[in-house]
Amino acid sequence: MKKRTPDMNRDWIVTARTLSEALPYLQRYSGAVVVVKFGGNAMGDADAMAAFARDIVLMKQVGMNPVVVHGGGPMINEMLDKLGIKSEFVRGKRVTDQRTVEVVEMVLTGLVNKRIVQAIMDEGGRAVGLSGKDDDLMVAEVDDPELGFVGRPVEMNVQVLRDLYSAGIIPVVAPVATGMDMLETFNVNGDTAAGAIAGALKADRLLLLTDVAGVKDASGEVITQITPDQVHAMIADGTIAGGMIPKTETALYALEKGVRAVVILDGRLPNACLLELFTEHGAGSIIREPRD
Ligand SMILES: Nc1ncnc2c1ncn2[C@@H]1O[C@H](COP(=O)(O)OP(=O)(O)O)[C@@H](O)[C@H]1O
Ligand SMILES: CC(=O)N[C@@H](CCC(=O)OP(=O)(O)O)C(=O)O
Repeated sequence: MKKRTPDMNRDWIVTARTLSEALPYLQRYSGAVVVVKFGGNAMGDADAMAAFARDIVLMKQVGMNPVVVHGGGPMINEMLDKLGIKSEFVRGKRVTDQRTVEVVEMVLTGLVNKRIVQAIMDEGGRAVGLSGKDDDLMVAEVDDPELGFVGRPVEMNVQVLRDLYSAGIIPVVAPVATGMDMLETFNVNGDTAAGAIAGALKADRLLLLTDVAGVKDASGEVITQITPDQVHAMIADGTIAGGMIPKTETALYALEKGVRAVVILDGRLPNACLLELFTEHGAGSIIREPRD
């Protein structure tokens, strides 16, 4: 029930203006395919999950086609700890043996994926969870033998995602892939999976939600606009390190595949996706080719 009071409260005037100012963005993104990578560190508590889900449902409601690809590194760590399995990362990717890949698949597809699907449904959206193994969505090869069962996507079959979003359903993808022989299971970094999916869909936007405000320079300041050449230089000189390496490498890959722009932004910020897509301000770091 709406509250109707004779005196107009200024907050509502601001809300109405914000909606009105969103019109050009709503028009620009109508029908747009937006791949959103939701990192484990960005998931935070139940409130953060609900806020994320609400943004995604709103995007769908206004005519966009969001595709969610998630991570879950901290949740995998917790389960590996409980099972007494040691784990380490090399250049931002988890060294994955046979036991570890089983835990990774269980946590990502069984726990994290279903939590996100539920959160979207709780906000009134329709969501279906799947992994890269479903309908051969993502077929991978060994990325680097030193990392074990870590996959590099080599073949993407994204028709299932088009079928889902065309039917009004939000796909939620866990970054687990099948091998070329259809026997092996590969652990794929969530950012890498999101980039491969965005590239294969030629998405209009790839949003990588993480736990920092964006890509930072050597003095710790967030750079709001970056070109691929700058990213290469920052990886080479070590300014971009750890988990930011697969993230920025993913951005470069997605741009090469025809994604128009990639944004790395703070998923803990309330309404991070809406801020980026529907306001003049934007959020985080946008990576794209320089404009003339
Ligand atoms: N230049 C940089 N700018 C921002 N973050 C960086 C940079 N270099 C390294 N990082 C690290 O990368 C992390 C993000 O990667 P990661 O922890 O894998 O995120 P997620 O779990 O969201 O995928 C940041 O928390 C930060 O510690
Ligand atoms: C190969 C590799 O590193 N896979 C990741 C998959 C999950 C992930 O990417 O989670 P975040 O997005 O939360 O970091 C892992 O095992 O942690």
